[in-house]
Amino acid sequence: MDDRAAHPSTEPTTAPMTQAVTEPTAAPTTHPGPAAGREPGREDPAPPDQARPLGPWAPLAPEGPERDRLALSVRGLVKVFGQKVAVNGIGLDVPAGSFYGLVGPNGAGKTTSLSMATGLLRPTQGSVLVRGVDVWADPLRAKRMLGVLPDGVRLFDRLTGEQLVTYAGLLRGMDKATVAERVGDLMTALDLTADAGTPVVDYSAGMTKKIALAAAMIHAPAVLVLDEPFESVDPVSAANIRQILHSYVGSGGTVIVSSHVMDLVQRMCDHVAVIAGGNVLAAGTVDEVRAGQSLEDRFVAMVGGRSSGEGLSWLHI
Ligand SMILES: Nc1ncnc2c1ncn2[C@@H]1O[C@H](COP(=O)(O)OP(=O)(O)OP(=O)(O)O)[C@@H](O)[C@H]1O
Repeated sequence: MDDRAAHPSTEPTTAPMTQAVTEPTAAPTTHPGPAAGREPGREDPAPPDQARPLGPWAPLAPEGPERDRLALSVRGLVKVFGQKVAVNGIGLDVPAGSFYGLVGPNGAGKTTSLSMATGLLRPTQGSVLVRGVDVWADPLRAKRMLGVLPDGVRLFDRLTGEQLVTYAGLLRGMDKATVAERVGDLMTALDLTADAGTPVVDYSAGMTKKIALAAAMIHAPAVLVLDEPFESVDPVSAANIRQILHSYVGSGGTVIVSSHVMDLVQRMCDHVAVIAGGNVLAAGTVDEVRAGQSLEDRFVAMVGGRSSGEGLSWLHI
């Protein structure tokens, strides 16, 4: 958990957001936005019709089966840090049972959006429903359905890996026998059995990521929200995690995952949203968003910002 997550109450919640609210699709005032840094002559970045993002004020799906089909529904989500508009009124619907990727350049607002969507960071404005339950009006019910791997995980790292995951299960109100069984299964699946008794503070970055993932999954939540789960994780472990996540989705679970690795998102996810400058530029199935190109090419066309490296001649040896 990062600072923002740990101290949501310290964040300003009353910052003026007139512009973001009334002009939600405009680039935020203090952010370069998606139009900045585009390469001259590159193609029209407009997403195809099917991949056009939801407007922030699109109506929520009506209560009932339509809403039940959504794992996550976000409307008009805004976050302002001082003068900085980090998230500019986004709207997203994540179908239940989907493997949903969230991609965007550094500073796009992915972590901020995911933190607000999971009840870790109080939004300046907007609403979030997890399986129809309002995260900010009924956080306990909503959080029961969520498993979260936050960015920059801060864990009780004096505990051993085994103790940490056990603690996560007991905290969720699970009985000891079930927790013990699941902890064993998770340690095996994530190749952490040999280090089960090692304090987490002595884990490598990848091992820390995996133990945090185990803690997020122990209660078999309906929706898993994972911020950069593959960062620092070795290829074999990453393949194992992908397999675990795929079979979880196959059984009806929903995974929402942020990543910078376009190729991975294209192969792994069935839906994707592209975020830049705090706005959703495109959202839909992966095929809709990539529109016949590779996701990476489509992403670069939409987001821009490629640099030629000119000006670094001093680096040429
Ligand atoms: N606590 C904070 N105070 C001020 N600005 C913040 C804070 N947290 C995030 N920001 C700003 O909000 C914007 C969005 O940040 P965020 O971490 O959500 O981006 P991201 O898409 O997750 O980026 P990355 O891919 O680099 O992890 C950035 O410009 C960042 O500097």
